[in-house]
Order: sequence, then C-alpha cells, then structure tokens
Amino acid sequence: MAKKKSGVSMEIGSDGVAVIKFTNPPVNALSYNIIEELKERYVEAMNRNDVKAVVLTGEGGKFCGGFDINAFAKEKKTEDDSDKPDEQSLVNAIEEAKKPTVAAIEGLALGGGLELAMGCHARIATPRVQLGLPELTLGIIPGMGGTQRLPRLVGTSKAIEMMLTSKAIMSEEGKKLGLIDAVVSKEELLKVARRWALDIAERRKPWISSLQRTDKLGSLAEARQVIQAAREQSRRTAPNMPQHQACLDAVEEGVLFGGYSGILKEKELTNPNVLYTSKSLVHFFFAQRAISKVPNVTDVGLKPRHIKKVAVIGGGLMGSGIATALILSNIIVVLKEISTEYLQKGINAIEANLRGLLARGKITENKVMNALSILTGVLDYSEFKHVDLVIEAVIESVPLKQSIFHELEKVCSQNCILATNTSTIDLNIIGEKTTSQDRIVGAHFFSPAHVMPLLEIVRTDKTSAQVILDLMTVGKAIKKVPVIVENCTGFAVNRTFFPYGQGAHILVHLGVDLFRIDRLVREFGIPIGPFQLQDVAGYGIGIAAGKVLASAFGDRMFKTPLTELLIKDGRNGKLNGKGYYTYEKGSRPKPDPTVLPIIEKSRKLANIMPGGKPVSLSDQEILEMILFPVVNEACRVMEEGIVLRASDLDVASILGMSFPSYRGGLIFWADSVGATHIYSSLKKWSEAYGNFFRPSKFLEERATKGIPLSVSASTSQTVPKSRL
Ligand SMILES: C[C@H](O)CC(=O)SCCNC(=O)CCNC(=O)[C@H](O)C(C)(C)COP(=O)(O)OP(=O)(O)OC[C@H]1O[C@@H](n2cnc3c(N)ncnc32)[C@H](O)[C@@H]1OP(=O)(O)O
Repeated sequence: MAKKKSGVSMEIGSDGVAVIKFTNPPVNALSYNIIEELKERYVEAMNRNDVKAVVLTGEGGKFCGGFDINAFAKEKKTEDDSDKPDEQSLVNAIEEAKKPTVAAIEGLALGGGLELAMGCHARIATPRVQLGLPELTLGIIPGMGGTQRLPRLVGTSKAIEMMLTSKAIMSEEGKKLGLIDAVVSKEELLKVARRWALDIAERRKPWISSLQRTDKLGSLAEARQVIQAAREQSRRTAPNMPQHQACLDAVEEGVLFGGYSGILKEKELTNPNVLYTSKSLVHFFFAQRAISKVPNVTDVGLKPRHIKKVAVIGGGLMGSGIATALILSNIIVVLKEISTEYLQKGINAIEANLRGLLARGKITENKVMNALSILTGVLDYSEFKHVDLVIEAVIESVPLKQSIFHELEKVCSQNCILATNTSTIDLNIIGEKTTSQDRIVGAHFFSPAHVMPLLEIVRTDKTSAQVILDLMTVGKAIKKVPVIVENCTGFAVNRTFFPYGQGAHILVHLGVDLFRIDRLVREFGIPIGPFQLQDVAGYGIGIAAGKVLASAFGDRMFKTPLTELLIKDGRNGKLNGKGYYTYEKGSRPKPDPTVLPIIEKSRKLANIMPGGKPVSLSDQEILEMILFPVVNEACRVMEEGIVLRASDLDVASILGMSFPSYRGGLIFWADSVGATHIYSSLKKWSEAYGNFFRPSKFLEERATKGIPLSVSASTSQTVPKSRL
C-alpha cells in the first residue's frame, strides 16, 4: 500500500475558525517539512481577516507522536543543523499569536506533539488519549518548551515525574490535572474545539498562555525541594544518563528565572555534547521497531490466530512466571504439574508474583482477582485438547522433554502450537520423537518471566511462519518484545552471553578478585556482575546449561572447578542465602569473605596462572576480557545467521541481559570500541591464555577489512546461513 502523503492543510469555516490539520503517517511526527508548513499556515491564518481563531489537529486519529526521530537520527549522524528549522519558535509563535488556538487531540500527543498542544490556549481531547514527554528515553530533553509548560500546567512535581519516568498519562487524568480542558467524544471533538476557540477569541473563555502561568508551580522553596529530591533520585537510578540532570536544570532555570529563561536554557541543553547518550538510545528505539519485521512471516499477508487458552507445563520458577504474564493479559491458563504438592507450590508462586506487583503499585487488587480467576491447576492432560498453545517449562532434561512432546502430539488438537521454554537445548532434539516439527517452536522467556521484557522465539527450518506469527502476537499481547532467532545450542542470548560468566571465571582463576570484577561490570552499566548473577540464577541451572553448552562449544569452554566446590561447601547462591555473597531478607547482598579460601582451592585445581603467579590487569583490561569474548561469540551468532540483524542482538542484550541501553546494545557498543581493537586484544589473550579468547573468522574479517560489526553479514564477503 502506498504511504499516505504528508503535509499541512487549512480549512476556514463560515464561523471564522481555521482548522489546521497535519498529516505524516503513521504517527504524524513533526518532520522539518511539517514544522515549516505549519509555520506558513499559521502566518496565513494570522494575516487573514476571515480567521478569528484556529483549531490545530492531526489527521488519522492521532494528534502527534512528537518530533520526527528519523530526522533526529540523521541530524545526529551529520551533526549538521544548517537546514534545521527552529521548532521552539513554532510553539512560541502559536502561544504569542494575536488569535487563539485550541488543540483538538485524538490518540496520542507525545513529546513535541504534547509540547505543540501545550503552546495552544486550550486542549480538547478524546477519551484515553496518551499524553506524555518521553524524550528522556531517547537521550534528549523536551526541546519545544515542554520543560517549562508542563510544570506550569500540572505542577512541578507531577511534571518532573512524567518527564523522568517518560510515562504517558491518559486524557482523563490529564483533565483532572489541568493539562486537558475537556474530554469529549471523537464525534464531538472538532465541534467543541471550534466553539472553544471562538469563545476564547470573543472573551467568553479565558485566554491562557501556559508559559505565563505560575499558579501551579508552588512556592520557590517547595519547587526547589522537589527538584533536589528528583536530582538525588536520578543520580541513583540513572547515573549514566545526562539527560535526566539536564532536564532538571531546564526546569530549575524556569522556576528561578521565569519561563522565557527556561526556554533558552532548554535550547542550550539540547547540545549533543551534553546529551552524549542520545545516539545510542535513538539507535535502540529504531532497533526495537525493526525487530518486529520478520521476512516471510510478517510481510506475506498472514493473519495471527487468536490464542485464548494456553497450557503451561511445570509450575517452577519459569513456568509460574510465564503463567503470571499470561493471566495478567487475560489469557486463560491451565497449569500442569506432576503432583498436588508441586501444583500448589506453582499456584502459590503465581499468587506471590501477583501480590508482588500489587505491593509495588503496578496492578490493582481487582486485577489480581481477575487474573487468578482464569488460572486452573491440573495434574493430567485432559484439558489439553482445548488449548491453543502449550508452553513446556520443565527442567532441562532431554528425555523428559522428548517424552512430553511425544505425549502432547497425542493429546492436543492438530492446530495447537507446541512451545518449549528450554534455554539451551536444540529444538530438533526435543521434537525428535514427534511428527509435528512444523508447530514446534521455542518460547524462551527470561527470569523472572512476568517482569523481564524479552521473549526469544526460536524456530527450526521446519517451524511454520503461521506458528511464528502467532507466538509473536501472543508475546506482544503479554507485553514482551519478541525476537526471532534460529535454532542452535543456547540460541542467541544464552549462546552470546555464555562467555560472560566464563570470562569472569577465567579471570578469577588468573588471580583477579571476584568482587572487583563484579564492581567493574556494574560500573560499566550492567546492574549485576557475573558472580552475583550466578548466585541469583542458581548454581543448578548454571551447571545444567554449562553441560549442554560444553558439548556444543567444548573447544572454547573453560571448565571451572569453582561451582562444584561452592556446592560442596553448602552454598547454593541466593536460594539458600549463601554464595559469593550473603543474602538476607530486606538487606542488600554482602560480599562474603569466607568464600575466598574456596577460590584459592579452585585456583590450585585449575592451575592456569602463568608461572603460578596472579596476573596484574588494569580495570579496563578486566572489563574487556569479560566483554570482548561476548562480542566474539556474537560474531559467530551473526555469521551463522542465528539473528536476522545485528541490531536484534542489541535489543536482545538490553532486554534479556540488562546491557546498558545508553550504550546502544552489545554490537552498537562494540562498533564504538572498534572491531580492530577487539580483534587484536582477543588474539593477544588467546596466545597467552588459550582458546577461549580465539577470535572468530567473522571478527577477524571485519577487523582486517575495516567493516563495522553492525553491517549486515549478507553485504560483506561472508556467506551467512541467514534467511535474509
Ligand atoms: C523536540 C521534541 O521535544 C523531541 C521529540 O518530540 S522526540 C520524540 C518524542 N516522541 C516519542 O518518543 C514517541 C516515540 N514513539 C512511540 O513511543 C511509539 O512509536 C508510539 C506510542 C507513538 C506508537 O507505538 P506503536 O503503535 O506501538 O507503534 P510503533 O511500532 O512504535 O511505531 C509505528 C511507526 O511509527 C514510527 N514512529 C513512532 N514515533 C515516531 C516519531 N516520533 N518519529 C518518527 N517515527 C516515529 C516508528 O518508528 C514506527 O515506524 P515503522 O512502522 O517504520 O517501524
């Protein structure tokens, strides 16, 4: 279908109201052209004698999704702003004009869209319109006066909360806060907005300029206190995000010296040198959109089937998390376990998940009750003939999974999708004893499954496109970001990241302090270091996954004696409160010095220190020896076509492994470091410390030819097995 044309139209009614409407599908983003055209229509409306007032609106059920991020991305690439129109001046011109403007808002008003609306003299919206300033997620600050007008319309505290969390509110809440003047039906929207605009022009309603208001700002002392508290919180929660402090700087300037000074400060702070993370975050925005485009699945006219009822097999940590995510999105769940005791444990875990969300204010009591009302526990397969999808989430045992899938083939309908939540096992092996390979698929959730946003959908060369589309649709319905990956041991995320823990173990056995390693990784921006992660994930799962990975990638695995020694010492990580760290309810994990003699023992057993002496490494070397092997494995994953595009690994690393979003994801970050440096470092370490560090062919080729890692494999000289 041809893309609808973008542009700005103006229609002048017999009542003297000019309706200025802008179109730029899909979200009416404010491109430079749209901004320029809006300015021109405005000048015309102001100059015409037959226009008394203006209504500003967006075409196609959406007011505006904000400034055009495509233009922003281009601008960031070239840092050339010679043809860039001044977007602030459009809003200022509307607000200061001699004729009033009313914004008629449908669907959404985000970022520059809301800022445009706040420059109008009133805002009329339809029900459930999303209103927000999400700029900080893109690494920038609201740049069309949002840092000044939002506090003046909803109060300093609420405005700061909206900007720092980037969360939208609905028009109904906007009405209560004073951001919206009236909520009316879609049919009435333009009629009410026209009348409102005339009422202002003819002084039957007040003519309000948001920037002039001070009544909602509170006293200077109160506003300062709110800003200071927000600064401290941001320093803790967003330490590497300069946009948070910059946004507060702009708000503070406006509170102290008035709205116009605030507007100037806002402009000054949109400098890319201040907002240095925006390039990475804009990349992450587009990478997330690209992930849902799957050749031969989403572009061949298939329609997703409706998945109403799902069976989850296994009520352990993963199964209970998956069931929680499903029932929270109104999908009926049948949870199957092997005994009444295990079933009750599973249901209790689901209830605990829901209560946890309730305690954190994420859901209401009503939601908890509704979710539990669509959950049934069973001990046999009799209910399975009525389900549309099964997700198996039992322990990582090949014979057990094979026998379950063999059984499922008999008890489920022929159209039922058969998914496994295995994190490492090859799907062809799981489905070996069935004839249903076309509907067998991997649904790899990340723990805790009701919280972590990534869903790795694993396909074999036999999985049907319809099954993939259906699972992608369920994934989105339960608020996950589905990434499609090809079948291989460990799939994309666990495969790419297995060297993360391995590298850390090698370093410890070379004599590096484990708590130093965890600290350096945290400082890099990954919230928990590799050893704490091992404690949290549990040693059992690590050993099981390690065995599967070792059988596939044995020549580049380090067989660490440490985990077995820890278990022998009665440690089981977070599960029993004792691992590398000690865990007590209500307090932060504490490094446990009593683990050090066990490490010494392990070092002796592994015996990998050159000359038997601990190596001396800088902080940077330590970090690189952990992260470069991860990049190296990612190169193999890309070369084998396990992911569709490099940016899929960026999204997967951020959403599945908590890689810092402000670094743009694993491959984006690696390209910022440079393939040449990564390659030469790995080569040097492989000579000193062995095969684990051996650079892959893909990396070697990229480094020698000077091609970035993010460039699609199919455009380089390599011949990947990718389906692209
Ligand atoms: C000066 C100002 O202060 C600066 C700004 O305004 S910066 C921009 C602020 N606005 C935003 O951050 C909003 C970003 N967009 C979104 O959050 C979501 O896209 C949305 C809520 C608008 C719609 O979500 P959803 O319906 O799930 O659709 P989604 O897939 O995300 O987007 C649909 C398409 O619109 C595009 N799009 C969305 N917002 C866009 C924007 N502001 N600019 C350019 N394209 C945009 C997406 O890239 C996607 O394109 P594609 O189909 O080619 O992949």
